[in-house]
Amino acid sequence: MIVGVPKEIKNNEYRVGLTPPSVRELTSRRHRVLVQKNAGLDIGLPDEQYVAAGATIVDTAQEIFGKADMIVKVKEPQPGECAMLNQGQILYTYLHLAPDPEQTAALVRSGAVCIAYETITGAGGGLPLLAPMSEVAGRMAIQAGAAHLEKSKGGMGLLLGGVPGVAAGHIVIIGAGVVGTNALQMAVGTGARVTVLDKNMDRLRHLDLIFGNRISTQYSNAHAIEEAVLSADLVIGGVLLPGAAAPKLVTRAMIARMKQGAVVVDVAIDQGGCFETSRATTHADPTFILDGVVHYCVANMPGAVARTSTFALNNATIGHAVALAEKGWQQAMRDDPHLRNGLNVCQGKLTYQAVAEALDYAYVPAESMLG
Ligand SMILES: NC(=O)C1=CN([C@@H]2O[C@H](COP(=O)(O)OP(=O)(O)OC[C@H]3O[C@@H](n4cnc5c(N)ncnc54)[C@H](O)[C@@H]3O)[C@@H](O)[C@H]2O)C=CC1
Ligand SMILES: CC(=O)C(=O)O
Ligand SMILES: [Mg+2]
Repeated sequence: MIVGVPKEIKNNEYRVGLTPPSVRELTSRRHRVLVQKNAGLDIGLPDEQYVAAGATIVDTAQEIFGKADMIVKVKEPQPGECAMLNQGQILYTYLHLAPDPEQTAALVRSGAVCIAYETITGAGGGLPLLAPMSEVAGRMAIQAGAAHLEKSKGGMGLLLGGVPGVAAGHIVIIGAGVVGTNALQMAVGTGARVTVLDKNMDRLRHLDLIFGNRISTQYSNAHAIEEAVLSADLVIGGVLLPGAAAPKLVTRAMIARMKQGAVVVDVAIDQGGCFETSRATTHADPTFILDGVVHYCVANMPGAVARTSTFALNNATIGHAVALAEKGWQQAMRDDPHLRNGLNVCQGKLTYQAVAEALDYAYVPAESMLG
């Protein structure tokens, strides 16, 4: 199979779909890998390392999309990339389709086989191709929040941990999954007071066992969210209903009643966001202020620490990439129901139920596409 790795083009996105060690996993099995010139240069992965791993360097994304059987990326394809996809070509990347009708329509039109990292499940449960980026984004969320509480960034001028004689701040984390747990680890380290909310009692029990009375856990409902958010200095949104649009748990009315200069970090923005007031921002212009509350809603947070993120992502993606190259997508998905759960759009059909429901497409089960 010919595998193609274009350079990422989303704002400030320096991650790359395959590292040189991942390329070697494919070339050593006699697959051809085309990597766009300078795809990894900015994170210390120059073309020479790719050539040493057996890749061929090509000048343009057009050439890669024109020749490859499978495109391996990081972020959802941008409109120009969607236009270059071909009938039957495999696209293996993050997609986040439920809040994105334009991208979904473009992928349907392309006739490509579009596999979303974020809905591939794991034998042990969870979402193993989302988890490493959620670890990164969860940890970054506290850093980003702390920085934006500074006056020069629009915040109220608060040091989260306080100092002797001055009270610490209050961090509220909504969603106690991978983002929430990693945010919690960092939040506890700041010395702030920390509250975490989830609907899943097992997650709250688990965190209570680890962090004891250093944190407060709260069952998530509208009342508890409102109470927590109104007393918060920093709120992290890390909820997920896999594949679906994020529920709007923090309403505009709640935001309007928050402290002036408080900060919200909506990590769930890639699924549409869990604050009613959120809209996606970029690393170049990461925040906006609404009702006196600083909103940080960057949809590709791990792109800022792209070297760490690229290696962490490749650890999780390369296994299925090899299976897809070795067996073709149909056989690989017949053999592995977890990979099959990643199939979102296939040759013009919507094959992921939550996306089909969110965007009003007819749902066609992935199984029926496997011949
Ligand atoms: N902005 C960015 O750069 C990045 C965004 N993300 C996004 O962060 C989000 C969270 O991802 P993970 O932590 O990996 O998901 P996860 O599945 O590990 O955790 C989600 C948690 O949300 C909880 N939840 C669902 N409904 C809830 C409700 N009504 N109230 C409170 N909690 C609720 C679930 O019980 C679960 O514990 C996803 O949308 C993911 O795509 C992840 C990485 C990077
Ligand atoms: C998961 C995701 O959206 C990211 O890593 O950018
Ligand atoms: Mg206000």
